[in-house]
Amino acid sequence: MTDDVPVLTIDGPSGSGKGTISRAVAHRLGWHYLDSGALYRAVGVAAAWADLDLDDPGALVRCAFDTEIDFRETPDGDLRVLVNGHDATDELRTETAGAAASAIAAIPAVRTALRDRQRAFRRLPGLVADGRDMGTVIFPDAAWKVFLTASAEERAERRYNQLKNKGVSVTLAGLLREILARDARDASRAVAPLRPAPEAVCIDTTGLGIDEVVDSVLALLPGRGV
Ligand SMILES: Nc1ncnc2c1ncn2[C@@H]1O[C@H](COP(=O)(O)OP(=O)(O)O)[C@@H](O)[C@H]1O
Ligand SMILES: Nc1ccn([C@H]2C[C@H](O)[C@@H](COP(=O)(O)OP(=O)(O)O)O2)c(=O)n1
Repeated sequence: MTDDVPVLTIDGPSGSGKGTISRAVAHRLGWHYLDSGALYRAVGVAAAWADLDLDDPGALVRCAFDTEIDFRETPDGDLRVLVNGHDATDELRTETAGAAASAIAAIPAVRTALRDRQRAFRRLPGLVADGRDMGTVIFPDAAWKVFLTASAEERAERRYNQLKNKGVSVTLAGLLREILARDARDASRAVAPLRPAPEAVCIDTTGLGIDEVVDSVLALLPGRGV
């Protein structure tokens, strides 16, 4: 029974540190990791490759069902994402892909199409799942739920540094606008809106270092991750 598999969910807005913290905690626990956003981004990239109209929900739902999405960890620990057999990792991480994912993610049938793929990550010995609705919709019975936040300014600065380190040309002001727009869309949509589960532990990571946040999350799971 997958219900016996322990789950830690880490939800939050863009740039709050979900991916970084989730991967570090999963590594410390020896658990599997689900980057649910990568699934939505992969559908966005596949839709772009197929030149689909983002205003055509039917085509996007079919794309969500049909797109092959595979995750591969390289020997040096890098997480690569293959879309229909092609390595799309770098394209997936752009703000363009993030914006497309956010738009596509507002379509209820797309969320339904991706639901079982996300739940299939729930395998022993355990799962750390990051996203927007891990604790509210995908794994509502998760034993531990965390919701990360940070100021929009700090999140934009983090994303700015992240993308600059990858050689992506962006402006801090433009990123702040994009993050605020994505926050608003993700939190205001009718289906699975970005919000903490009632029982989630909310951590404002503004001014906190990565290790501090990782330790705070691990402290919620006594006796594990040591
Ligand atoms: N607490 C933190 N302090 C400083 N930088 C952080 C912190 N958490 C994450 N980062 C950095 O910010 C960037 C975005 O983090 P990421 O995990 O991708 O956020 P999210 O998955 O919520 O969008 C990454 O470069 C990451 O290393
Ligand atoms: N569980 C999820 C994960 C992502 N999404 C949507 C909404 C997000 O803006 C996009 C991209 O998510 P992703 O977590 O990859 O984006 P960030 O890393 O937080 O910038 O996908 C979602 O609706 N539900």
